[in-house]
Amino acid sequence: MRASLIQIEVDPDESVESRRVRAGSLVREQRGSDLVVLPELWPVGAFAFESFGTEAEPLEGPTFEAMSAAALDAGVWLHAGSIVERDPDGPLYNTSLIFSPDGELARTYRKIHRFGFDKGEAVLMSAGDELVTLTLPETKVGVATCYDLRFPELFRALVDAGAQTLVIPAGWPARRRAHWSLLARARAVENQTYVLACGTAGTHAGVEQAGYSVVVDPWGEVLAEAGAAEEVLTVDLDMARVAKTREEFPALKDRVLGR
Ligand SMILES: O=C([O-])CC(=O)C(=O)O
Repeated sequence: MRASLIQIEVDPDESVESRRVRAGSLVREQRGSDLVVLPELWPVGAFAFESFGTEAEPLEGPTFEAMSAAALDAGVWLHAGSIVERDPDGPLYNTSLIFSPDGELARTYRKIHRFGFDKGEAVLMSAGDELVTLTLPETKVGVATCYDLRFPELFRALVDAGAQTLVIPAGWPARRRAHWSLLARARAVENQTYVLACGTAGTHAGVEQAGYSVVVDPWGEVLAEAGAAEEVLTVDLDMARVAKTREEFPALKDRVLGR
């Protein structure tokens, strides 16, 4: 399975509309990949809290339209990262959109763990409460978003639901890049899954983004890692490695708690 992670730059001097067009072109360039991933809140920026209200979109808004068309044109499964979704009843959610190669919406995922403690996303957004997996031709995917990465119980629940590949769009800040890289590998090792973790590049709202998107195999080896700037990572994944790793080193079978 070929996967491409688009570590797009979120530049506050670029309009959201221009970035949407650019993201669409970047997705179309990945024709030949099976799965393409964009990061968290790339239209507006994960730390641009003051724009969340003004840039919020209905689920089937402009980002949905642009990404559905791009998935169809490229003929790829597209995890289009997340948008600020305005629910018809009013609340905002950090909602991921996943499209099939025919441009149809296959899944949505509302971020469960909201970042910011007593400010930012934690107060502006509502929390999702649903685990999301998706069966692709080659693998079963479990999804999570950014701060979710710090909560191993979510990933264990996704693995119990059959996930073999964890896809994690993020807008992780550079200040905590060491945590990002460590946690992405930890999630792969402890769950014996592939991890595709796709962050943003650039600086917005005064927050430098980490970049360093990474693809980790089920043994915890880093297969590909981006730098800090905008970049597309393309990796070929041998999906048999998940079952093989779990057979050869069956630690998941030795769980005592939480089964
Ligand atoms: O922004 C987020 O969701 C995550 C984040 O900064 C962190 O966990 O350090």
